[in-house]
Amino acid sequence: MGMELLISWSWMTWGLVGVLMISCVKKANGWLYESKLGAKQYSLPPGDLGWPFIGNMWSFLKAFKSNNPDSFTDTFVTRYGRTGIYKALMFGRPSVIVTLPETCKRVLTDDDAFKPGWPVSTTKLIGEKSFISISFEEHKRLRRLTAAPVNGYEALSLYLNYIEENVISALDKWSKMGQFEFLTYTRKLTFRIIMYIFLSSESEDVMEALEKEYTTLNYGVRAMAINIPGFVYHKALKARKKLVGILQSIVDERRNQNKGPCSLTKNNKDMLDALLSVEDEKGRKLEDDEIIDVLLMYLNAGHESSGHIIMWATVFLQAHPQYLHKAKAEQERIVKKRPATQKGLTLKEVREMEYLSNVIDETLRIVTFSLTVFREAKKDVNLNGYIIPKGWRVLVWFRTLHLDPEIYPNPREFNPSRWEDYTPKACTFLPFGAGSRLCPGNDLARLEIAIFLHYFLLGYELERANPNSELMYLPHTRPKDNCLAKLISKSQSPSP
Ligand code: HEM
Repeated sequence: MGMELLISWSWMTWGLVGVLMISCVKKANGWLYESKLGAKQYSLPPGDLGWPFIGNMWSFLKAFKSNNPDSFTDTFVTRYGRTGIYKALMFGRPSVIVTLPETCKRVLTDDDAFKPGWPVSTTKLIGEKSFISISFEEHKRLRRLTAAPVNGYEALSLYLNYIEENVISALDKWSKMGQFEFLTYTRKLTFRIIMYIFLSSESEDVMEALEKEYTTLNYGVRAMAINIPGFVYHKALKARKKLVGILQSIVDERRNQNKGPCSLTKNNKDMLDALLSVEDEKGRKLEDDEIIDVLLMYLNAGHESSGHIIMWATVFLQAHPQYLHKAKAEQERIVKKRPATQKGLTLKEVREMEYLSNVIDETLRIVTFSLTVFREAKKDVNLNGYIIPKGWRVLVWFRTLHLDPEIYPNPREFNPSRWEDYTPKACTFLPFGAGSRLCPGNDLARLEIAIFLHYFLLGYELERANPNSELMYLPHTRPKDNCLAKLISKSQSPSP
């Protein structure tokens, strides 16, 4: 009996020591990052900085590799309430996650208080001279130069025919291919379009090579930054190196071309020409590494996102016949009232596609291609009564905003009709961000998606091989099988 007591006492002691040690380890990040803030630490948002070194990354990755990624932010809401602002340690730095409209808006629009704050690992992949890491002034200048040619009525009219021709021929080709990875091909299509706008290039070999490297690069963007052979991040860094090499040879070739006699006769100047010729107020031109990082960023941002959204919108429509019929009827109406002499779509018609626009909004909301964007506090900032200390990172968590049941009833249900006669309240719908970093390609993306859906609805059906394929959420939400499917032309008989 005495012996048993002794054993159970020593177990209890060890148990207690264990609990004590765990709670000390759990508090380590608090001591490391919060104690030094003095009295300000008591005004930090609720939350916890997780485990030493990894912080909250383990819970983040665990949730995003499960079938319930939102369990990550749900845990904060359950533990700390619906404050819409939580502290955490993400990607190696003390951070604040914001999830409600007002808090997101403030972070995105207050340039005096916040600047880009992407993890170093992301900057190394996207480029130290890309928009995510250059100075405020340089960003403003390069943004002015590069955003105008991809936005607005005039620019879009310029690309409409090119997009249309490519959509028509892609759909035709895919419908003769049997089973194929639909997502892989929508990404190829949008890549071709962005390549045309930026580089006027259509060389299949160059495009194939670039596209392949971008796929590898993007897997590294949200992965743990472990630069050891075999790890995703290491492969992504290698892919960046190859991308830079290919883009450098394109820049070299263009510089040579522009020196030659052909430059005088060339009238279709693309974005590369604009970047090569731009000068700042002191007459300084951009260096090759600056041009390459801007190109690398645009070519990436300009195809991954629209490729994914085209795939999802098609999949959602095909899975919901009631919305598909409504969207199709609208397209038929548009074609019917067209003058007989008109060939193909006009920008005016695209602007009349009200229901299709709802379909696109609903897809952008449910999928939320950009799960989060990163900022850094330039000074101590007071947000809703909480302090965000200078140097802390802020993550604007769009995904939670777009799936908030208080803003969107039944948020996981695909229902484009929810947008009928509905104007979203300020900052409740931010698929393209907001403020000075609002996506410059938003009009172009919408145009590409609308043109694709127009031709799909009028002539095709998608038959998925695995309609219940599991989803992957990182780096972006997609079916694990890349949406293996057959595209059936309605003028052909369906496959057996
Ligand atoms: C459905 C398609 C798209 C989605 C959902 C999307 C989403 C976004 C979001 C949320 C941002 C804001 C990033 C931030 O606040 O830090 C952004 C920025 C950006 N997007 Fe898009 N985008 C799309 C298409 C495009 C296209 C087609 C282009 C190319 C023309 C493009 C080029 C860019 C660039 C260059 C930035 C950085 C802007 C800056 O920092 O000033 N995007 N995009």
